[in-house]
Amino acid sequence: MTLEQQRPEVPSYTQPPPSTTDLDYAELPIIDLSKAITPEGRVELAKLVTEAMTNQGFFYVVNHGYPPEQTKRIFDIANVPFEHVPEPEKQTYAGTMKATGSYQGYKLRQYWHIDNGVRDQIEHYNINRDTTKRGHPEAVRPLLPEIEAFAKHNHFNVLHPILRLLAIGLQLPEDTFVDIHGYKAVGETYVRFMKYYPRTKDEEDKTNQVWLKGHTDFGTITILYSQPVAALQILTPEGNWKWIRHIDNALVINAGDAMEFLSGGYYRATIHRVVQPPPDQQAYTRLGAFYFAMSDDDIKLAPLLQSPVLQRVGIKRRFEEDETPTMEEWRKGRTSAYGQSELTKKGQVEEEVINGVLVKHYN
Ligand SMILES: O=C(O)CCC(=O)C(=O)O
Ligand SMILES: [Fe+2]
Repeated sequence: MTLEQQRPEVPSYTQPPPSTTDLDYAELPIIDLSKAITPEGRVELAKLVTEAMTNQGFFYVVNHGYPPEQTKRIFDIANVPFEHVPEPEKQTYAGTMKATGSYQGYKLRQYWHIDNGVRDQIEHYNINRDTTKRGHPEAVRPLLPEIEAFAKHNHFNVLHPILRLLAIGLQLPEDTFVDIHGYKAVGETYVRFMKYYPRTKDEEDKTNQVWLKGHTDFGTITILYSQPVAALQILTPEGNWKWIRHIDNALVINAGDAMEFLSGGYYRATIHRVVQPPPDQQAYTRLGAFYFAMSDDDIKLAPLLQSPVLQRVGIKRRFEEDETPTMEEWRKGRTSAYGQSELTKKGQVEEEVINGVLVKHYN
């Protein structure tokens, strides 16, 4: 039987209508990933991706091989862990981020401190690409083959092609990054479904409408399935927050810390945050689907000095040579500390030190 024929029934999730508010949107390039199949296409796209990653640090991908019906189906599936699993069962499958430094299972609401005593109203359900690593709620179990197919699509049809473009941009052999992002290798690359719930006026006031503080992602590449509720903003190199516009069936791509470290600061881990949506969307919950990619756990996050581009433009080192963390050390430090540790306030920025590196949280 094909996957199509065995598809279990899942309640349909209806996306809220797009906002008609006039927002200050970021102008981001759109990469037609179908062009990446030819060497000439890759050279053309590598230029665009390099330009995006050295400037705003975000871009869109279209024609990634997932038709709109399948995107619709993945959002139906993404909604299940939040709306179709009873609360007590959610507790049973809560993750142990602080103890293990690993995102697997639920991050339940109110786990993070945002500001002035207000805690978050965000739920995640995180699933390792090896879906057998952990047990799953009953309603999720029949969906695991499709979730695994989703992970594979992201890994081989989106992540690897993008990693090839980023290697070309550094004049490195095309598979330099692909070789350290094995699907079967030991590492934490995972699928995340995420739901944001509207908050009280008091919570909005006390946090300046910030739902998820400004941060960089800690992995190499983040793949976000575009959805219509406007709330995601990026910090531009000029220091302004700009909104991310929804494009049907597009992906929003950005680099995280690990890519910034490997590329000696050439590819930027752009700061982004999530804020209260505009008035016409404030009554809705906001559902997200992501693939968070990391290099294999044993990779040292040191700049790829052999890159002729880096030799030319110079390298920004974040660590002394002997203190460079591996991917595993970095992700565990960032995961266990996030939203839990005491932060030092410095105006709009709060700081903490993880593995000897200053990590900033932006309001
Ligand atoms: O929900 C979003 O649009 C972004 C979420 C995000 O930045 C994250 O989970 O790291
Ligand atoms: Fe993020």
